[in-house]
Amino acid sequence: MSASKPFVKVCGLSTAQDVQVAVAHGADAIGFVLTSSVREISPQQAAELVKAIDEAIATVAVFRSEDIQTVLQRATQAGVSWVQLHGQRTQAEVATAHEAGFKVIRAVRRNDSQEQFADWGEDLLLIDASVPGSGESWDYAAVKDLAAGRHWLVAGGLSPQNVVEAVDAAGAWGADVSSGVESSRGIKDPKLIAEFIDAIKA
Ligand SMILES: O=C(O)c1ccccc1NCC(=O)[C@H](O)[C@H](O)COP(=O)(O)O
Repeated sequence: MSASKPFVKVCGLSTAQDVQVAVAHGADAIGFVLTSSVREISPQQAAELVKAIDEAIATVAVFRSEDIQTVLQRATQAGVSWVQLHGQRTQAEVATAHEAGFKVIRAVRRNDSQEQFADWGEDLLLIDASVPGSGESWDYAAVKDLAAGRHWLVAGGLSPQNVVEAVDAAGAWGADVSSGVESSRGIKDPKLIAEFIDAIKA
């Protein structure tokens, strides 16, 4: 993974049009929510969308607190290359996902304890709001040195308007968005997806 420009992941996609727009504008990763959520899709729906995505782009199955075997089963059905693990996790789960052939995004909350920010061998750390996918913005500068020198994404409450400032304030390697590119909760807006990626890649 190299990123001369910030890495950008767009999360919670559910239509071929939204995927096409994200890919056309240069998204580095596309996320599919395979856990209970207003954005949830089935592994089979994700698999259909994954087929249209070039292998150079990370395809990510997002989970809340499912056990690791369920994670691996659903991610395999979806045909993704990455899993994103929210919830209380262990270093052993990260290793198990790697052994199964997946790259791993481990999500922590901005207010988690210090040990959660340690390097557990994940490929990307994601520092999120306290409620994932909520659209809640927070003080991005507060995590400035917590993951310095590592590949990590800032998330939570980002939008085309604030993403550049947030990435700078946090010192993040990239950004992840869901709510900020929606016209209403759970419904993506292709124009906002394009604006978000264009803003961060400019
Ligand atoms: O999007 C969800 O509903 C969701 C549910 C359970 C776990 C994770 C979930 N989403 C994760 C993400 O989309 C991103 O990592 C991030 O939290 C996006 O935040 P926001 O842009 O504020 O929606």
